[in-house]
Amino acid sequence: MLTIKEVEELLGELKDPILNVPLKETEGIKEVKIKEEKSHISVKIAIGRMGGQEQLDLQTKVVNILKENGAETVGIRFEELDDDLIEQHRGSAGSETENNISDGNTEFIAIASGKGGVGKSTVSVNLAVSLAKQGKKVGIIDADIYGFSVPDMMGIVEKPGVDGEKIIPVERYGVKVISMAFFVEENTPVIWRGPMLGKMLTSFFNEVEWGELDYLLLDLPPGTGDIALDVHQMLPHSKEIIVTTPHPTAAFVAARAGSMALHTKHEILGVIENMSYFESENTGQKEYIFGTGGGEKLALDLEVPLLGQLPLGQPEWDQDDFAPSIYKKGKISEVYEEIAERIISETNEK
Ligand SMILES: Nc1ncnc2c1ncn2[C@@H]1O[C@H](COP(=O)(O)OP(=O)(O)OP(=O)(O)O)[C@@H](O)[C@H]1O
Repeated sequence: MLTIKEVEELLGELKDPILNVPLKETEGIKEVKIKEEKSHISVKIAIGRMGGQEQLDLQTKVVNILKENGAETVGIRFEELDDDLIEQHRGSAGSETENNISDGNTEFIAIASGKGGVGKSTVSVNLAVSLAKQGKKVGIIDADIYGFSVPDMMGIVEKPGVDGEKIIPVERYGVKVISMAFFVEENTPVIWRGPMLGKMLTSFFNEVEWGELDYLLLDLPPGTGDIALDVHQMLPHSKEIIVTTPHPTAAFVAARAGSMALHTKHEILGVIENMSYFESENTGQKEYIFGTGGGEKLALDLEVPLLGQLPLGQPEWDQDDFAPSIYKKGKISEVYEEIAERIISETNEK
């Protein structure tokens, strides 16, 4: 029969399914009890997050290992690791992911919103293009797994290439793009859940040949529901930008996205207010169609800067270079460039 130390050693090699770090490093094996006469071993294991297929898979592995080594019956209890341990090891799992992306200097920036339709995807793609215009190496992951729109917004019609085991992202306006849209047939709805979602995101990080990147932007699912929370938790350590419209109620809802970012230990870089006003081309007069003050209030509440206010307006694109949501000239593209400059200086300072 195994000793307590042997059980700890055997199980210590298994990886925490959320943090991807061996249990011996996360101090995840909390307790081992052995009843010699009944060949029974019971263990208490702490992992990054409870529930889901990942926990069931780990449970099966633990039972199999212990039974292969002489236990007749096995008891397992799970609990969640302490926040500070999760934080500590999320960092190391994150750097493992980053290594697959570049030399480890990539800044991850997730773009979130409290609800749909506020322009989160529009802001993500335009910020990516503006950062690339400033000479940065930029990638974007359309992590809005169920409502992907990035390729369409950027006018991408081709699919990514494949090189051996690696996926080559599509490049447009100097930005490397990967999206769920590339992997589903003809805009069909995606009904993948929990574990599949995780596998998809992980492969977006690990199986894509990103090369060297300064910034990897992630267009998150809107809102603060389960899917958004799942994606937040699966992300490597990233900074976050919250997009809102100027109406105080929209900002109130967006504050929840801010709380979610903080809850998942993502530092908030700032707030972007979209659809802030309409400016008449004829008179130059500004009309605050959706109210005022939302972005400012949200930034104050979250104690972060208001990175910029984007007016209403459609991009002017030409038929030869179709990209329905990319602002290439005019007032809005200027605001995007200012925000990109600001992001570069904020992220360089830290
Ligand atoms: N500043 C703007 N002026 C005019 N239209 C805008 C502006 N920003 C975004 N839009 C339009 O608003 C609609 C919603 O934008 P977008 O899809 O980017 O929002 P979203 O927050 O990502 O939504 P969801 O997450 O629900 O997909 C789009 O039709 C987009 O073209």
